Amino acid sequence: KKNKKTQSSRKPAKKTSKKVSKKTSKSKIQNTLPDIDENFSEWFNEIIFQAEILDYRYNLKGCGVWLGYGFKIRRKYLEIMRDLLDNTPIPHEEMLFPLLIPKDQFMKEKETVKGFETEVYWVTHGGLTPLDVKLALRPTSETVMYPMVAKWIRSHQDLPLKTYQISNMFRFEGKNTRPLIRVRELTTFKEAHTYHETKEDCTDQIREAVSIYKKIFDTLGVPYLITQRPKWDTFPGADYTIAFDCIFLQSRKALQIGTIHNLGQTFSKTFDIKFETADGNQEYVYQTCYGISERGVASLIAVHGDSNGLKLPPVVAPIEIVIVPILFKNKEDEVMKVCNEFYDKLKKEGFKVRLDNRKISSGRKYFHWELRGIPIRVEIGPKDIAKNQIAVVRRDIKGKEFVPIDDSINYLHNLLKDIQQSLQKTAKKRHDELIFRTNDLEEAIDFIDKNKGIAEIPFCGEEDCAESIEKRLDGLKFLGIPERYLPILNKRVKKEKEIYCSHCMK
Ligand SMILES: Nc1ncnc2c1ncn2[C@@H]1O[C@H](COS(=O)(=O)NC(=O)[C@@H](N)CS)[C@@H](O)[C@H]1O
Repeated sequence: KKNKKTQSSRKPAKKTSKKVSKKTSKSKIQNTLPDIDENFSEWFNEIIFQAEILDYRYNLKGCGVWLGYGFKIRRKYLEIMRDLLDNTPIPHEEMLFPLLIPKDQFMKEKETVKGFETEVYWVTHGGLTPLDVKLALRPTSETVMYPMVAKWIRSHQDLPLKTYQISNMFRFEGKNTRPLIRVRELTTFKEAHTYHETKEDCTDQIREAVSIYKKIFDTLGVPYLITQRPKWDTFPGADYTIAFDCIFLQSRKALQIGTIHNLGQTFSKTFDIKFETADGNQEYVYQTCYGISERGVASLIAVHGDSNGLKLPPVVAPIEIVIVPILFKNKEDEVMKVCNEFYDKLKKEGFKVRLDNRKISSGRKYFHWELRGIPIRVEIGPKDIAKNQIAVVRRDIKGKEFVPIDDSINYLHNLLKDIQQSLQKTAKKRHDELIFRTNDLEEAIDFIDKNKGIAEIPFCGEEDCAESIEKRLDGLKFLGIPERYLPILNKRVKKEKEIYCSHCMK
């Protein structure tokens, strides 16, 4: 049974006081992680601390420190994003814009003001000098970028223009903040902003954005649900919002992990972003913007983790393979020699490999790397050397395989691919089991009442209908219209036989 006493993530993890004897089996090494199924939110707070992802004890609510190991995961996450955005057929250009927004400029677009007035931070002084114009800390960068873009775009030859920036954002989240999930300083915010000649080009860009987000989350093995948000949940100033949600197995709540907005011409009219068309007329550009944040890392942790810690997909893991020498008296030198040689071999092969030669028991090493979700552990001891083999243990599925050293490179390459796919498949299967489809509203409410998760029901799309349905169950919230019913994402939308809203029967 797991040690139920869990360390509050407020205190540094206590070093186990008693001497851990050589032959300690893992169970005696205090795994202080809460059980992921019994107490997911405690597990989540503990794992990001114990696996050295984030230290969230900074004395400002909603702000935390990316620690070394977490920073490497974050860097891989951003690398995946940049590789995709920099290599679209018409590449996105990465840029960097100012953080501070003069008040009048921020207030120019009325929807943004309405949508963000409760969340925006203001700077009022420069040193001891009160500022004559208050400055907003960017909660998102439409009002920062668009006055500049208006200077850049003149002609249809300047279009399409695709840009993005990766920076920090500030949102005064009133609700309870949570590390990586609901923060006040968003530290890993990628926002793409694109500018187009026509409405059709804009819709094509929405499709490209959807495919980029699919690739990002597929690479992380993170399952998702794509919906078009209802009108009342659309990004301020956007014509419509397409959202990616990930349902966490344990909490069975959907987390919005990415959003794609078709801004139409609302912002270009406000910020006068015009271009000369091929036939010499002046026209406002059509725009999209799409944003993703550290929630990608949160979902990666949540969907793959277990009560022993993280399970990292190899693509994003800072270390893919850790070698643990199995040392016996008078055999240390021989074993270390073989381990060092094997390490060099893997390094030369391009694996992200670590040789753990710390002076602690192998049991403690197993626990240390399992907690950090390293995909593969290789054990080499005297017996393995005698048989010219290695012992291979994968993090995601229990078991140990013995592999001849000479076949090990191929075996390990294939095993990493297998782990990547199996993590994604397992997560997707569990995720999709949480989505229940029915035509009957009572059945849907009953399912959610019993299982939480998501139910799909026929719905007319009207807000008053949604409100009366949401009142039926505490916490019930409309996500939106599923992808397969969206004409912009599906050439042929499934023609359902006559179906009526399961509430108003329209
Ligand atoms: N407080 C927060 N903490 C962590 N992630 C957040 C927070 N608020 C929003 N996000 C993430 O950021 C994504 C984009 O935010 S957004 O408001 O929907 N869209 C924008 O800001 C647009 N300007 C996209 S460029 C959301 O889909 C959500 O995944």
